[in-house]
Amino acid sequence: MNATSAVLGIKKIQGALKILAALQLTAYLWPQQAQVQDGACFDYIIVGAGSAGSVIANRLTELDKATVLLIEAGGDPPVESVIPGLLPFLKNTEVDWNYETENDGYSQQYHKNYGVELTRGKMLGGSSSINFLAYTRGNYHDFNNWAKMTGDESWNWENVLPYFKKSERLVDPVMLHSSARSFHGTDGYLATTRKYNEEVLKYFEAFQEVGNRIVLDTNGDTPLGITECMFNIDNGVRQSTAQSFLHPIKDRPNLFVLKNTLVSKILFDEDKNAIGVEAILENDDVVQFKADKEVIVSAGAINTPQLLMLSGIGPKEHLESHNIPVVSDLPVGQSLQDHIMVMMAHKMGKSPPPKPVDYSYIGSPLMMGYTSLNKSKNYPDYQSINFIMNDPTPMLQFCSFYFSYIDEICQTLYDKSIGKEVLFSLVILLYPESRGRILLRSTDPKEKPIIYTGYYSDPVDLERHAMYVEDFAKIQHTEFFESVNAERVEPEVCGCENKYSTEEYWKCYALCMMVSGYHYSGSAAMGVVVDSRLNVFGVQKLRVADASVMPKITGANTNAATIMIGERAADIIKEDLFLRSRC
Ligand SMILES: Cc1cc2nc3c(=O)[nH]c(=O)nc-3n(C[C@H](O)[C@H](O)[C@H](O)COP(=O)(O)OP(=O)(O)OC[C@H]3O[C@@H](n4cnc5c(N)ncnc54)[C@H](O)[C@@H]3O)c2cc1C
Repeated sequence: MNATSAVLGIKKIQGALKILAALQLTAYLWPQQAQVQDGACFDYIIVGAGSAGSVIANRLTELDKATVLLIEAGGDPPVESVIPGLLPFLKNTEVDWNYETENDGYSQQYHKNYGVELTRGKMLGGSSSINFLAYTRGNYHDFNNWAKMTGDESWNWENVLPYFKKSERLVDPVMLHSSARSFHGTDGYLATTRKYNEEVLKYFEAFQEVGNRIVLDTNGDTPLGITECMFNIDNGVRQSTAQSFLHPIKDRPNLFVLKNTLVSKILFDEDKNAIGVEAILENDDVVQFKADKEVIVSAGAINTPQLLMLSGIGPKEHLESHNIPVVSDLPVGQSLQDHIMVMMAHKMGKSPPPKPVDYSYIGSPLMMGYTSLNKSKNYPDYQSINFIMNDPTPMLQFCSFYFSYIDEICQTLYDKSIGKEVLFSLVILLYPESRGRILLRSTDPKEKPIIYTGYYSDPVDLERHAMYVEDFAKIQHTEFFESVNAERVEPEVCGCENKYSTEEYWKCYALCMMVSGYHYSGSAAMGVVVDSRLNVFGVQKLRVADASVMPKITGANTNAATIMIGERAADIIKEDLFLRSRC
């Protein structure tokens, strides 16, 4: 197989799935389109039904006297979102915002078009409907740091843990009967589970040999070690926030969900109170809706800054360059963060006989590792996501289609691994110092913003990442790897080969094989753009609640922490409502 035909194969299946979409097989799962008039008034308007927005809509409609309008730019999740094993087919479709980063002339040079394709969900559930389903929270250090950065202890680990538990419904029987149980919730909306795979055991031994502990759960008090990943899957169904938080309440009479509607501006009165939003309906009609109490922006770390800036909240000079009247001069979009991943492949022993694909899961067994180079430190420096692929075809598809590396890289990795089992790994820099930026391309709300990722713009990031990749590569010298003559597969086109095994080599390798971790965050951070109760500085009755408010990216995938932010936001809003009522 070659890289071009691997991509074409995926596109053909996407074509077939598009035809299937006309049958609207999943429509019964989702809230129906609200029938609302231009000018209608609600207590709360939430912009974006993603990981955070869907949670907030659920929790605010628990107040049966409050009316909530939830506005989502996309529509219903299709069947390939609902069935976990079909996730590769979601990219580059109409449920993906299809963002691309700018060419910075330095990173991303081994990607088609010299930029990373930043996949993001545009449908109910947002990116939780398109993501890789891993349930990982981050560790005590992350949230204690948030508390320090915001000066608000309510964001420390001890105080956010109850919110992680509140959202969760753990269904895995092994964990339910283990000491890890006390760190998990069992009566929340979001199902979490895991699948136990025999194949991982020999790899676990290898990870242990290079200094990692084998642990049951990294989401509680043991943030380091290698584990079988937890997933947001229940009975073969993706637990997006659309599935877990909107589906069960889809008929609540005080919930109004407007789909395929793009919010284009937040409206303010002369005292800078947010009083509603302007939105563009599917038929291009422009309408306005009023919010009696608050507007909550949960449009994600790329669209939230875009919408704030279109509404006059952002860096003064940038807004003025687009003739946008300034409502509040704030560094919106200026400290975008993301995890950077470096891809690595090891070819192992002979391919085992092919197995039928289990679409109720994510395809291949997955081991998640959290490692610290400093063994006295109890939180990780890097994460590794490791898939056991029983032949190299899925690696070719991921490499060429999903991560869009240039064909020469993917083809080399594939050709060298034919006939072999592959350990396909992503080594992740968890705490980048580099920052990116989101800027308006124009004042047209439908035009994609400019995204500078800033990857490796702080040289310390490349130095650290190179060390972590080198540390990870030690696995090749373990007993199991040597017993099957395992070899790391060299992509050969990065120009690093003549520096083999030096510090320079690993920097060169990381720069060549890097890709986005899809964990954009921090673009409207607490302490900078919003206060620790998520109110936007300089205006009233406007909050942001999504991954944008993270003051520092968590040391893990970001979905669970964003859902926690949604849970906290809803409680903060309710507390403020009751305080006001007492006056
Ligand atoms: C490909 C991919 C894989 C990932 N894998 C994992 C993983 O395995 N585990 C994990 O923990 N995390 C993962 N993540 C990250 C995680 O999914 C995100 O951090 C999280 O979903 C972000 O939530 P959010 O609420 O900030 O934004 P989103 O969930 O993206 O929600 C924003 C919503 O707002 C809507 N919207 C935007 N602008 C407007 C507008 N102007 N008007 C109306 N609606 C609007 C969007 O369509 C979207 O539905 C992944 C992300 C991606 C993209």
